[in-house]
Amino acid sequence: MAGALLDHLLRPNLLLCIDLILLSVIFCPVLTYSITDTEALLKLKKSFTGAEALDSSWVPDTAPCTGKATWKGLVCYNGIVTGLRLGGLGLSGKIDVEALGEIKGLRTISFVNNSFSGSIPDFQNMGALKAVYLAGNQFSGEIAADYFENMDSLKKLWLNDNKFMGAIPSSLAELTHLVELHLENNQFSGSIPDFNTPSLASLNLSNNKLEGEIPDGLSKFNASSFAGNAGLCGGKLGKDCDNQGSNQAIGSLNKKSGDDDDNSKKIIASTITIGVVLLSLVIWLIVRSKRKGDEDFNKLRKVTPDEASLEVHVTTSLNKKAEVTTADSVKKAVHSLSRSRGSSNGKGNCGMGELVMLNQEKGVFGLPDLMKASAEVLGNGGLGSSYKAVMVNGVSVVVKRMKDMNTKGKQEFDAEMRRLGKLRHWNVLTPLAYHYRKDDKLIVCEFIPKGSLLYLLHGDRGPSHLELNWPNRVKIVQGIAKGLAFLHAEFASSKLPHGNLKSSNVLLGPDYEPLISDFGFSTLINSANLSHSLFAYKCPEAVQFGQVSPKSDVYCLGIVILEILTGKFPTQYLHNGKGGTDVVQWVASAISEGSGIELLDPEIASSRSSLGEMEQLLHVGSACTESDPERRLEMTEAVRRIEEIAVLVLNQGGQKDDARAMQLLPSLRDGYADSTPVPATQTDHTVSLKDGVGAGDGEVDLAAGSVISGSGHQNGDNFAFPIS
Ligand SMILES: Nc1ncnc2c1ncn2[C@@H]1O[C@H](COP(=O)(O)OP(=O)(O)OP(=O)(O)O)[C@@H](O)[C@H]1O
Repeated sequence: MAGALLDHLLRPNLLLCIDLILLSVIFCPVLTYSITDTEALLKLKKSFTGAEALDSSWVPDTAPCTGKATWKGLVCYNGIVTGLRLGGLGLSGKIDVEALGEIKGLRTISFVNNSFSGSIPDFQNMGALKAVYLAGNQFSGEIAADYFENMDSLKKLWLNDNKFMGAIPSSLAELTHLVELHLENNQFSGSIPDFNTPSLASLNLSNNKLEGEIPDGLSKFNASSFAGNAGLCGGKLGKDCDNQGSNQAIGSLNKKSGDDDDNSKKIIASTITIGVVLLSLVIWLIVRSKRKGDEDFNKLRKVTPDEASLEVHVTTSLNKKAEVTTADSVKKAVHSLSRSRGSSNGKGNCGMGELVMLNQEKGVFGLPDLMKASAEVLGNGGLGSSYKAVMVNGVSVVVKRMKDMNTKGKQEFDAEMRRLGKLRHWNVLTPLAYHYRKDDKLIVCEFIPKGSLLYLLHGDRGPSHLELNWPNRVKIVQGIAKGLAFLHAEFASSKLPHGNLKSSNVLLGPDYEPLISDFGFSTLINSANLSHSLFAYKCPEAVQFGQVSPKSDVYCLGIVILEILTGKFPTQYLHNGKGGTDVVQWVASAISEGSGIELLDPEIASSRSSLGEMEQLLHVGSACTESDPERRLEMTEAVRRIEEIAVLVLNQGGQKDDARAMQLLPSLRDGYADSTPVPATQTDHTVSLKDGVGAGDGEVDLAAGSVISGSGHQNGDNFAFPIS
């Protein structure tokens, strides 16, 4: 009886319990997970500084993964947060790893291109992570040897472009599922651990301080994966480790004793310094004695960028026409040159020693006019040095002293220059004049006040940079492509119709209509210097097999497109490969991951409605930089796809300018070779907000590509040159 009563009393409770259990089984996963993820994400957001971009969608009491209302930067699968893509949002502060750990479905995290700093976050207990992207931040310090011990699932690790130092963690070499590893542009040192990861397909360890032999497990990777580590040998580097005696000795000393290593490094540093000083002295003596032979012209030679820049007055206002003094040595040299040739009538005499006018649209002038001009150094590129000269009549020109241009006699040179001088296209900067002498050639072009795309993208971020909005960037890409396609049509039989397309050779008219310059020189430059002087020789087929073709120009176009879209300085512009961003690999990888949008320059990515077109253009840039020229886009196809995007952007951006549309339509209808004669210039010399752009002096040698940061000058204004 008591048992039955008890049974009676308990049964409803039991049923209630069962009901509760069932209810919790049915509902709890939904409630618990979504609430937990919501809370965890909000907690995470709280740890960031500058997370305003998330405010509108990361809203408390809403579920993070709900179709169109999914929170910004989340990747969801079946209502579960599986990925965080918080790249390029200007975030800094802390990453609350505890909060991250509460998001149980999380497999991929990306914080690329933000401003996080400090040591690597403690992700090591998040064993389920498959991909970690921290590239392009300010993370620093060493990573513990056992950091990756519990991260067995890790397939992709991108830590590049940070400030990590110390040894590459040995536990990394034990990750059996690793497919992509990017550690480039850090300060990792010591030897590379013995990798035992057959799955590894993409590796970049370049530009660190690694030394010793490349382990067998990594010997399949090309030299570029290890470039910029002076102490490495073996593998495909072509540097025999047996000849690395001293380096290896230093390497082993390194391991044995930190103090000894420091001393060795100091000794080497001192030896190198003394060597460099002695070498400079010898070079200086040789150059000096060589110069004695020709007092007339060689005064021009004396004007090294450094020397001349000392003569330039520094002004601080960007909006005022900068004040320049005459670079006396330029003047004197031109003067003595014209006098010695006895042809100084100043009106375009075509005789030896004079300027030969190719194109009279900016008027006719001669060496005496240049002699009277005030001058300043603009920069020193792979082809030579450039000077800006403002003539008395107010016309500003750029005089380029070409180096290594001795392949042709005067007549052939003249024929080539006249071919270039005949070109007329909105997007092509036709040379105005040239001067020929056996060992020296000058090429004169119109000066374009707004300066180069290189400066606008990566320079002082002044008012013109702000105008680099999405429609203007599309306009620039479109103009470059049209100008390039025009050259391809005009010089259809040439191997390299342009040959040197890069952002410093894209000048911008007042309305951001681009003008491409420094083209058609491939047959004029000494063959031994081609690969050093022309950017087209940076394409993979030239680097590997010394082969170039019009497709090499397409590769250069692709680099410029990716540079414009990401706002990053391409590592390809640098000769030593140090610094910058390998935009080609970076973008290709992101596209394969479906995360290309994350790489967009945040300054344009905020135009949310245009993300689709931006992504399309990113694909075009990537297809142009395809390493196999056979699979790379044809010039015609590249232009067609760019034009399609440009039309969409024009319609979207409300720039329904009829004239502009007319400019687009014929090329869409008639194919890319738009050779309609147009005025050679769109530049008004009387409006000079921003004269001259230079990257020549200071540490920056962008064309020569040897240094990645430093200072240059802009019409006498010193500017810092941050490589973004
Ligand atoms: N016509 C021009 N108007 C305004 N700025 C110019 C002009 N030509 C060159 N510049 C700027 O002067 C600087 C030096 O140019 P220069 O052509 O000598 O070197 P580069 O473009 O860096 O390399 P390369 O020698 O390979 O062309 C660059 O910043 C360039 O953009």
